[in-house]
Amino acid sequence: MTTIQPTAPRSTEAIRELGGTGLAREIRARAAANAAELAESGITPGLAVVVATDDESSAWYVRSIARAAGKAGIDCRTVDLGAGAEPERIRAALEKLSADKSVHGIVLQTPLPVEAHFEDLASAIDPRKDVDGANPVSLGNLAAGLPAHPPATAAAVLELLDHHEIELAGRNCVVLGRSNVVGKPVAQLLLQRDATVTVCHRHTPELTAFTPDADVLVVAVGKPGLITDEHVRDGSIVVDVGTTPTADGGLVGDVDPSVRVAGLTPVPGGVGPVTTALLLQHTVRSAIRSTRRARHAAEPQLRTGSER
Ligand SMILES: Nc1nc(=O)c2c([nH]1)NC[C@@H]1CN(c3ccc(C(=O)N[C@@H](CCC(=O)O)C(=O)O)cc3)C=[N+]21
Repeated sequence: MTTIQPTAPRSTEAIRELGGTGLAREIRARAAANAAELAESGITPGLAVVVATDDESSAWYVRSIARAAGKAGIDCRTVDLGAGAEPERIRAALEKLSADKSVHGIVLQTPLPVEAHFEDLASAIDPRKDVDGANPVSLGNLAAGLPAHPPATAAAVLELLDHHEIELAGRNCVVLGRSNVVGKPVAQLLLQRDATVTVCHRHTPELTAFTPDADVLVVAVGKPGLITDEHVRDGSIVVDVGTTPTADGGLVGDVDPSVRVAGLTPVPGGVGPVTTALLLQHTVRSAIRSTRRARHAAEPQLRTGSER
């Protein structure tokens, strides 16, 4: 007879790994196909990434965006202003790119220099080019149910849940983190899908008062090992948005990978690759919309009035 040893490492076999690499490949392929169609009419989707940091994980992300964009037929330029860039210079760069017809998507990387304020600067990004949902106008439109690009990371959470056929309507969803780039927009997207949404953050005294009730738990805090078995149920679906670089060059999430749950998104290989792929998709969509607008402006007589 076998004895149960509570301290023994548990098998993770029962956990369904909700991976994102296959989905990311599909999204990239679709973006590349759409970019190829645009190329037939002489348009190359353009993405600009504005950087004002020497943070290593940000640099890795920027390189991976540039690589993936190149493969998808998107013209990606990195505007590196240096870690000491003054807010005025960052704002001027964003304004210039907003006015540049060859640019369809603009991303302002975080972190920023201490004296720079992300939301303030992001308001200089033309909302139509705001492919990472950074302009407060985009978040407002999202909350109001109007068309807007959600931040790529927030959109990636929903894409992953849909891809793995996780039901959301009427379910209890708990979001940990209330940032403008992940927690708040994820909560809005879940509300749009008819979920009951609870948002917890650093002033929530006891996470365990909320998290075990979650059918779907989205963790976007940035603290490795934050979520353990006491926070979850066997039936929970957990989306791990945290990506903290480790000393040995790896990456860890906020969720202890040995938690006993029904489904968990891995780190790496979960939300991250889908985020990058969606940034490309948003850029191609923005390029398609801008060519439509240009066509309508050239042929006003074709306007029906029902088009927006
Ligand atoms: N305005 C802004 N928007 C962002 O979305 C943003 C940002 N600033 N600043 C930096 C962070 C970081 N970030 C990541 C995205 C993908 C992976 C990713 O794909 N990681 C791979 C593996 C990476 C590895 O193995 O080192 C994975 O998770 O499988 C990681 C990190 C987006 N960020």
